[in-house]
Amino acid sequence: MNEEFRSGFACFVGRPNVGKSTLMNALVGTKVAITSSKPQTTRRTIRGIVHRPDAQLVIVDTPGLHRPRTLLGERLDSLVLSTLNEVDVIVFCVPANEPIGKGDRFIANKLSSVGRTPVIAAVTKCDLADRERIAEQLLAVSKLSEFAEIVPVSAQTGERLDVLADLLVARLPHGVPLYPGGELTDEPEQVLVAELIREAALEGVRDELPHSIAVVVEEMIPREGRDDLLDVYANMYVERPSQKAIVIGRKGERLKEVGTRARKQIEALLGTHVYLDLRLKVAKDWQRDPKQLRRLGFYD
Ligand SMILES: Nc1nc2c(ncn2[C@@H]2O[C@H](COP(=O)(O)OP(=O)(O)OP(=O)(O)O)[C@@H](O)[C@H]2O)c(=O)[nH]1
Repeated sequence: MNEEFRSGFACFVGRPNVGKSTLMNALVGTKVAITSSKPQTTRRTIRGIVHRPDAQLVIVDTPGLHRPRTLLGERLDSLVLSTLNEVDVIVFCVPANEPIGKGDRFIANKLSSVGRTPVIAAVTKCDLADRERIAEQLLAVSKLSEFAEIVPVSAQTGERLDVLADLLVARLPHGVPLYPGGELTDEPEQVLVAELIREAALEGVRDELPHSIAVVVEEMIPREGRDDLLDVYANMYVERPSQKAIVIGRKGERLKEVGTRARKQIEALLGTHVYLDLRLKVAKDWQRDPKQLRRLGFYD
């Protein structure tokens, strides 16, 4: 693993029309990776992924966050708040060309109660304002709340998007790419979830089982009658019984830890409670068996 690599999640907030979508898309750039994920199964959609040699930034959408009525209502939905708590960094967007209003103030206040997640303020649409106006806006934003950084950008011209990306990446934890393959497939969530489980299983035993663990998520379905719980059924494969023993650990404790760790990560990714049904199986020498490789999702 590259020790310097960072990966994690960002969420963009701001009142309607401030340029959030345009900014997210511009950051994701040509590798736009809007998922075809099924909204009924998850609370959170992946908006796009910023791929860099040193980092992978997953931009997530939070349902409800973009609905002005929810956001500007009496209170922020607790789900939205908990989601904001789970991401690694929040981007608060304010346009350069409009005075700061009640809506901006409301959101800034809410964000200051979010807790530990750092908030970076982006002054958007800077191509629509002159230098003096931008300077005034930066000052006004700095008085709104305590932000980790404030950066003027233009999604239109691309100005300082690299600076914003660097600032966001700097707030991500060290880790492997959350989405290893680059582009998203038609089942991005399943693949991503499998990768999170694999990572959790490898932790601590990477040297012993470097490439011997494969994970396939068979099914992700919402629990009947509950809209806040997702059942995830996954199989984890090792190549030999001796490896199975390593993964299980003493009295099954390792496997239990792996399940807990993976579940937390999946919950953070999907924004919903998760019940993880994880089965450990031996697929004899799967790395050398083309049929098994295909079954495990490795295509030629
Ligand atoms: N000139 C200029 N226009 C921009 C820029 N970014 C966004 N816009 C325009 O501003 C309008 C709103 O942009 P969106 O990205 O849809 O804003 P949003 O915050 O996602 O809006 P909601 O989805 O309503 O929350 C669109 O007409 C964009 O074309 C920019 O950097 N420069």
